[in-house]
Amino acid sequence: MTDTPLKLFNSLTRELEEFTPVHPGEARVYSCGPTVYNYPHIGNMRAYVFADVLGRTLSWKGYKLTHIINITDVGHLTDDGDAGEDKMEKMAAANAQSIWDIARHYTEAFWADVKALNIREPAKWSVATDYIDEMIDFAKGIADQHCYELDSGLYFDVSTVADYGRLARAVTEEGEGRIETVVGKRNAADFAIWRKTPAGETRQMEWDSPWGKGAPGWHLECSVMGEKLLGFPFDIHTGGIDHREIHHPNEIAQNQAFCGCGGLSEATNSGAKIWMHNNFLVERSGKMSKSSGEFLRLQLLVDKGYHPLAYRMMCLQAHYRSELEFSWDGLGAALTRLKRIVMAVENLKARHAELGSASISLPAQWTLKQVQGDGMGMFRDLFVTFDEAMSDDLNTPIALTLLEQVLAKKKVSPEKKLEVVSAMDSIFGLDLLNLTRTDLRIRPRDAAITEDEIEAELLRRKQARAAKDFATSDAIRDSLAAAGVEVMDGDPLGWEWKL
Ligand SMILES: Nc1ncnc2c1ncn2[C@@H]1O[C@H](COP(=O)(O)OP(=O)(O)OP(=O)(O)O)[C@@H](O)[C@H]1O
Ligand SMILES: [Zn+2]
Repeated sequence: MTDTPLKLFNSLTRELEEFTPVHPGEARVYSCGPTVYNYPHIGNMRAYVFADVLGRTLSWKGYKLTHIINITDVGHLTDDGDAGEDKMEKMAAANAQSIWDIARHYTEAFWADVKALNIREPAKWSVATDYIDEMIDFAKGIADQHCYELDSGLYFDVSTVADYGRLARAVTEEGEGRIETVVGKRNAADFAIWRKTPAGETRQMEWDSPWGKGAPGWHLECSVMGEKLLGFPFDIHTGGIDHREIHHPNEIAQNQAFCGCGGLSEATNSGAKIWMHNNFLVERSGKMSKSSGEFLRLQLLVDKGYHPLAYRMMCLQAHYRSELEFSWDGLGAALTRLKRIVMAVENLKARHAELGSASISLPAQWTLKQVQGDGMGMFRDLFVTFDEAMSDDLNTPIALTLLEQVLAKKKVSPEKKLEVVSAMDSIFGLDLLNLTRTDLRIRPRDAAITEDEIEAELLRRKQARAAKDFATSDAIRDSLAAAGVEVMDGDPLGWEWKL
């Protein structure tokens, strides 16, 4: 079994490129983290499911992964194009709360979603406000050659770096279609790397700097944390596709400036070699946003009876570069698919136990080398195809169908199949060896009936049917229906009821 080279789509070149690590055997990845002014919506979480699958694939390929995800607790304005208010300050003012409390609360809410979605912990969650000194140093290093000061702050002059905005393309082709809100900017696309607190005002978050009291710009934060924690150049930088237009071009411009001033090649050094972007999760009405009517948080899905991993399955069913439209039907279909797989795995575990075999110990994260070493018998070719799919810019939709092919194979020992499922799940992260059908049967929050009551009623109905008392059996069915429970006779999954 040969290794297929890992190819990833680089937004910088708009081409698939073979992954060749900067440091042999290692993969260093930085993902733009959430701005913790509100709960994440499930669209935000798509960005971290994607980054997680990327990280798992790099581990699968045998690279020692260092993944950094930051927490933006200062500096992100309501408009990415350098206008508006700081999102954190605005939320704190609206709630008359301290920014630090807001940041703590929403960071914890984000981490809860990360855990529920079985996203692996990064090597570090880097918090922006922990790096203020480093941000000031970085800005000092590039200020003379690349920045100018206005009353409102220190601005980056985008004309001082080669080929500004090449990542965004559309923006440059349209002649930098940015909002020009600050008087005195040299170019429309120039952006503040340090924002001074306006005279006579105080902010909850502000620090002294050579350019006066103020706060760092959002773009500066990611440049600095990437450089400090991973070193330039590192391998891969990820984010949602909106970052391709403003945030990442600005990060790249700062990185070029930093490398130029530091004696590294300014023209070619973008900080990271590969820039990857997940497409949006959209609602029929457009891009999912925190301000839209029904706020689609992961918890809302759970309240309606959908397990968080059904949402992860929904993400995996689409390629990360395609737009994914959210619908409750789509989520329901993903849940059904997950149930089928989980029930098949439960059957395998039961058969394995019946055979009286010893419990099997399986690695939490498999590598391709381990699979190759194991041989995998009749699944060898399937694994070649599986590895090809994941090596082809993380083609999870194809890889999922291969998992189902494994489960459908006849005349294989349950032990072998469990091993194969475990190896493939190292990439899917669906927790398939632990998840049970009971876990997946979440009672919607507004349901008026408990599981025990449902089970008791169903037992009574079974007895009535056995006694050919169809009147009673139908009456029970109707009363369950009135309580919102659909009895599913003959469901191929053996799922007796759903709410
Ligand atoms: N609908 C979406 N689908 C996929 N990824 C998204 C979506 N919306 C935002 N993202 C990504 O989620 C990550 C976290 O974003 P962040 O917390 O900065 O959100 P935001 O921009 O404040 O939220 P909003 O969606 O309300 O604009 C970023 O990588 C961003 O690109
Ligand atoms: Zn960022």
